[in-house]
Amino acid sequence: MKAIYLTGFMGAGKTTIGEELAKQLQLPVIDTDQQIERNLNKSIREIFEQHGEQYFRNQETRILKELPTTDTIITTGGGIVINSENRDWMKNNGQVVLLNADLDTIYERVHKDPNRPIASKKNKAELIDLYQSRVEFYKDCTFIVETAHKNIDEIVNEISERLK
Ligand SMILES: Nc1ncnc2c1ncn2[C@@H]1O[C@H](COP(=O)(O)OP(=O)(O)OP(=O)(O)O)[C@@H](O)[C@H]1O
Ligand SMILES: O=C(O)C1=C[C@@H](O)[C@@H](O)[C@H](O)C1
Ligand SMILES: [Mg+2]
Repeated sequence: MKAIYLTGFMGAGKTTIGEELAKQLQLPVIDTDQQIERNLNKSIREIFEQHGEQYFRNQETRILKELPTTDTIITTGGGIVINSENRDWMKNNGQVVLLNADLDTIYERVHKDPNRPIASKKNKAELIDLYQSRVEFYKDCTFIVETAHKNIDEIVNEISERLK
């Protein structure tokens, strides 16, 4: 089976859902943010503070291309879709599942988390602007699953039913 890439805005639930989907499908799961943190032995917040966003984005693309492209679930960072090279890689190597949630839900899930440097510096209006600037890129996917007001099991079941 080709890789399953979970994409979506910060807080859509990619990491959380990916872990449960991996259990249900009995596949390994790799999270690009966690992989970058492990490689550099630094938190996302430290990477942004010490090296800046562009350095993080370069790492993100490098990691994406190093990861297996079969029989693996890959949960991505919320900004991975900004780069067309990343979008093309995911489309060419797997199924891209967009996790989507309304922005009130997203804001409640992420605004207090210091390890999302992009979200923690923004108020709700700014977060909405960022979402709008990316929304076209997120839509470039195999299918979309809503994650707001649903529990994890419901979401995981829906994804596994829709995977080809
Ligand atoms: N279906 C859900 N219902 C309620 N809370 C959820 C749900 N899915 C995720 N959460 C919570 O929302 C927060 C964000 O989830 P998660 O870290 O999985 O998002 P993410 O999409 O991986 O974000 P990022 O792009 O920043 O990595 C976590 O606190 C998680 O427990
Ligand atoms: O949406 C984003 O730009 C980000 C999302 C997170 O997953 C991390 O990759 C990082 O905090 C940046
Ligand atoms: Mg995540």
